[in-house]
Amino acid sequence: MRLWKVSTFSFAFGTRHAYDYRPLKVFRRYDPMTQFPEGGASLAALRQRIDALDAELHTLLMERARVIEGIVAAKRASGAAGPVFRPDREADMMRQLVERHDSDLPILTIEHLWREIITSCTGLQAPFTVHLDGSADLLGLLDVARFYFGFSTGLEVAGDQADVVGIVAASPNDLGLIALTDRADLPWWRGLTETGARIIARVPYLMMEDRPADLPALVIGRPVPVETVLETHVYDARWAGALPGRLMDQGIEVLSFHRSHQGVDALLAVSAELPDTAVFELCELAGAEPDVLRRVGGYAAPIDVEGEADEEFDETAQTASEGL
Ligand SMILES: O=C(O)C(=O)C[C@]1(C(=O)O)C=C[C@@H](O)C=C1
Repeated sequence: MRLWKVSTFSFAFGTRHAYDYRPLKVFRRYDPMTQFPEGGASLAALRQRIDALDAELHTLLMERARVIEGIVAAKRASGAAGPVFRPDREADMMRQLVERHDSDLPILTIEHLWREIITSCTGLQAPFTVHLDGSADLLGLLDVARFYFGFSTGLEVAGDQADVVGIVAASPNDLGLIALTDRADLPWWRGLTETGARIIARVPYLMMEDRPADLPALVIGRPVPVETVLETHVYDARWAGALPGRLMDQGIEVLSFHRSHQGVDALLAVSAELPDTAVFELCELAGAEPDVLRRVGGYAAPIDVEGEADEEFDETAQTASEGL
C-alpha cells in the first residue's frame, strides 16, 4: 500500500516548531514498507525486492528449461543427429552477455552463472560426462571443468590426452578437457579424426587478467554439425624437420607442439576464413611445406575482455619458435 508522506510531522498539522530542525519538504510518496523516513529504502524492503527478483529469475530459469523440451523436438524434427553441443551458439550467447553487461557484478560471475545454466540445459537434452586429461595440472583443470561444466556434470579422470581422445571418440555425448601446453608430451591430436573426436571449443572463453579457472584448455567432442560456424580452425601439422620459424608472421598460432626424432608435430590455429589450401601456402611462406596438414576441429574465438589476447598469442608463438 502506498501512503502520501509528509516529511515533517509538524507540516502535516500546519505548524512548524522550532525543534523541528529538518528542512521542510514538499509532499512526496512514502511507503513505510519500502523506505526509511529519510528517503532511503529500508533493509526489509530491499530484501523484499531481492525476493521478488529471485522469484522472477527462478521462474524464468524454469521456463528456459521447458523451452529445452522444444529444442529437443525441433532438433529431432530437423533430422539433426549427433551430439547436442552447439559451440557456436554458446559462444554467441556469451558475446551477447558481454555486450549487454553494464554492472558492478563481475562479468566472470555472469559467465559462470550462464555456463551453469547452459550446461544443465545440455544435460537435460542428453546426459554427458567430461573426461579430464589426467596428465595435466589436475587442480587447474578441475577448476576449468567446474567453471565451464558446472557441478551437475559428471567428471572422470582419464590417463592422458590420448585416453581422453579415445574415450570421447567412442561416446556419443561425452566431452574431453585437455590442458593446452606449449610443449606436449605426446602429439595427442593425431588421434582426432573426421568422424571420431574433434576439437570443438577453447577455454577460458572470456580472457582477462587474473581470472579464476584460467588454465588454457581445449574441449574435445564428437563432430559438430556441418553448418556450425567457428572463427578459428585447428590443424594437425607435421614437418620432418624443424617447426617453421615464421608461422606467427603468417597469422598462424602454434597452440602446442611435440618434437621427436621424426620431426615436429604442431597443433595450429588459423582463421576459419582461410581455405585449407591457403593455410598450406602460409606454412610454406612461413618456412617449409608441412608433410601433413589436416583440420582437426575449430573453436569460437575467445573474447578478449581487456585486450590481452595478442600478448598471449605472441608469447606462445615466441616460445614455440624459440624451443626448436
Ligand atoms: O540452442 C541449442 O541448440 C541448445 O541445445 C540450447 C543450449 C542452451 O541451453 O542455450 C544448450 C546446449 C547447446 O550447446 C547450446 C545451447
